[in-house]
Amino acid sequence: MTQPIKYIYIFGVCLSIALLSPIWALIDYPLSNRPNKDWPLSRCIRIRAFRMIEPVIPLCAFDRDLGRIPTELPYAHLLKRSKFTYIPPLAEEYISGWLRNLIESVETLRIENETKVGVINERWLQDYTPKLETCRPIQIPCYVYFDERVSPAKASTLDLNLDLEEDDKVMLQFHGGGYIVGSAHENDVTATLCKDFIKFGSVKKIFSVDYRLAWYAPFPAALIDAISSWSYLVNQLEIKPHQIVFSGDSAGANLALALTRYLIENELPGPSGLVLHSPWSDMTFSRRVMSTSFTTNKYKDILESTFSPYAVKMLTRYVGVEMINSVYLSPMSQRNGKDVETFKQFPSTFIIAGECEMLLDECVDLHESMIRSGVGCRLHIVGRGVHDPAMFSSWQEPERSEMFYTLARMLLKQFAKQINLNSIRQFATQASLTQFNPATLHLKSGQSFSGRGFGANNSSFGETVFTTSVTSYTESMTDPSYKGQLLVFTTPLIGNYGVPKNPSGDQGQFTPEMMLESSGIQCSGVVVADVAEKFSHYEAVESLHDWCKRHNIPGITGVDTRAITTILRDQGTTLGQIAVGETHETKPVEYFDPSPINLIAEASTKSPYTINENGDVHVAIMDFGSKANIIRSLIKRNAKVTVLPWDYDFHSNRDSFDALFLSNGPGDPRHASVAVENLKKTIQDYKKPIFGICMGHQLLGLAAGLEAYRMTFGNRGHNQPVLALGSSGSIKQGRVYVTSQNHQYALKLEEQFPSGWEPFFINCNDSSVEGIKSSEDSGRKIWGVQFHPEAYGGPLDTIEMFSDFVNSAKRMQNS
Ligand SMILES: NC(=O)CC[C@H](N)C(=O)O
Repeated sequence: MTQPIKYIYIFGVCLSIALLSPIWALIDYPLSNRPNKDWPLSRCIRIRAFRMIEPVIPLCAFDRDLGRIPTELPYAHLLKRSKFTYIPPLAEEYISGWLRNLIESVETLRIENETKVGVINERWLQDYTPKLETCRPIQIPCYVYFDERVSPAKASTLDLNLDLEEDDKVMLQFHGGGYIVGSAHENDVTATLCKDFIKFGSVKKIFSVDYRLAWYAPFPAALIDAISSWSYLVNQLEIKPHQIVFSGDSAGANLALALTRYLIENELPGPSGLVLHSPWSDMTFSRRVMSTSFTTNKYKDILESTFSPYAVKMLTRYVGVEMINSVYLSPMSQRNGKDVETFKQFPSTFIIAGECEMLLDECVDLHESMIRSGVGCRLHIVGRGVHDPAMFSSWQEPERSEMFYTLARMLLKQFAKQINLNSIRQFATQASLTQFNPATLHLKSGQSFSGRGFGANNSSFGETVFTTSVTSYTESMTDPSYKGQLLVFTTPLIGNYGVPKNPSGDQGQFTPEMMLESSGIQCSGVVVADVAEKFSHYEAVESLHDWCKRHNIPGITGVDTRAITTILRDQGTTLGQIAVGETHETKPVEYFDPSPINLIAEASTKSPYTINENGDVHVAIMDFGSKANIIRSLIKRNAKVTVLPWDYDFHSNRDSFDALFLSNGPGDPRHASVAVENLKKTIQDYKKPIFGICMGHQLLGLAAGLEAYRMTFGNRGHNQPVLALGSSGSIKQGRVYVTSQNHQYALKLEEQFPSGWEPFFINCNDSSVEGIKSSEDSGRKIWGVQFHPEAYGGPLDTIEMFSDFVNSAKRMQNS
């Protein structure tokens, strides 16, 4: 097609859209005529117009002259949100044997074809005689997107001034466009993804690269450019691989998958995550049959059905059918069968797909295949969304922003723990329950429940208690307050996300690397309706079964936890035994009772130790069996924390500290009379802040002159509502906060509180005391709460109480 005809053609299409729009508006006006009844009329028209304009896009694309020298910035005057740089050609050492052979054979074919009229000239691209058809490594343009608020980009410079800190993350993005259209330049429609996502703040910079499109050079040119980009980030900019996430939309996602595969196959350090927006993963179109999303979403999607086949033809014009079928271009081709290891060793992956797109089934299958390969993979379907929902803008709201938000949150979470997935997978295992022995849960009240044992193959006694928490079995089981208890989960299934690595310091002490609530399992046993045989989570290193076995803790599965809970609610917490082995059906004659034991002394640290030496204020923690997240919550607010044994004489040493914290802990608070006596002296005249949680709150109450009692079945779960009876710091009187709890004892609600004290919170379900505080006129700053503001697991409604405490200590320090 010659130039004038091309422009007449483009003009004709635009004119038709203008003329057709009112007609489309009439057709789509009745809801019943719209491709999707949820769509507003404007969206219907937009999508019709886009489908019509799609074949024209290749004719309008930027003419990207890849031969420019680095000092000339293409379209630099248009750049407002990004900086421009060149990525140097890939070093030979990174080109593996098969890739080198492929490049060679493509080169030979290209030269042979040069004189003939190739496929490239078949359609409207005739006048785009490729200037650079080679697949060999070349220099390519790259645009670096910044968050404007942080660093206004100055396009006129090549100095990137990355300003990256150790923990900052970057994204390497490959734009969409079927390998035949699109550009990384910020004025291109595909660049909306970079411009909008960077605002969510989970990555510091996005590098979007102008890999060679198929009309410049066919496959594997794009893959070579992708490897060059990776090498540029890792070798030239010295960004650590774990700081990098690969991302791509549509064909760009195909490229991101191919690049990741290449790095894995060649044992090169890959990224810490993959983000795939509507990934194109099957160039054989093996799902293009009746009753798949290809047909059901045909008129809802923006993809026009001749676009992709044409793109495949262009991309593979020299490499042939074999390459189209390969796992590099078509990992999800149904012709390749269902290989369980297609994505072995791939990093955590986040897939985004539009509900109304033709590639929906392909994306769903990709997600499934990744899970089968053991990849931590998540699929997010954008409601009412079309293909590549991230690419288009406002008319896809609010679903599009929700998707970006979820994605940013997920990336932040993943980045929080920099883990080497490969090293973790090496010792990841799966529980195999078939070998498990019969086991029985006996209750002292006479009832028995038979099921199968898992974990340690030995029997265990304890107080049988139930928790209503739905998630966080790992955190609950490592909470020292569960010492001496058989923990019944009312949620039907646990174990499904395995158990993470959990490093701890000497003698199991807290270290900032600790993932769970203490160094090991604290409860005496677990009771569950159904323990998961397989687990899947990017941080998991072992199954619940293996973990319990390693810690010598038995579990029982396959019992009716609803019935057990009903019994415990009726008659109260009851002594029990998980019995395994030959005599598991024989009821014990005597039940071991942990309640007379001072479990606090067992759970507490044996000697003082300090964390975060350079913190702003020095907080002493009386350790009655502290959850790790209490210490984390204080360190996060930059407190220096000294953990002290439960019977430490704080009163005599109080001047060394800026504040006193009283931790949670197991068992009956009345065993800790030494601590109560010490506290009585301190609360007399101590003007600095004191904060107690759960056991800490109970001991404060006892020291203040209140009484403690044993509840029928206690409160254990992550959904306990408490009403604030007074205001203090972040807590506002009259508000209800949902809290995490784990306790059997409580303070008695007195008509008259001892002088200088007042109730702070009350439980909305059972009216038990949930908090006390020193009265305003007492001149002291003392708070105690029965619930766990630090959560883990549980809601963070009251987490700011830690800021109140630390800030108050800072103020006292300065006054
Ligand atoms: N979480 C805790 O600190 C529990 C306190 C005490 N052991 C109780 O059961 O009430």
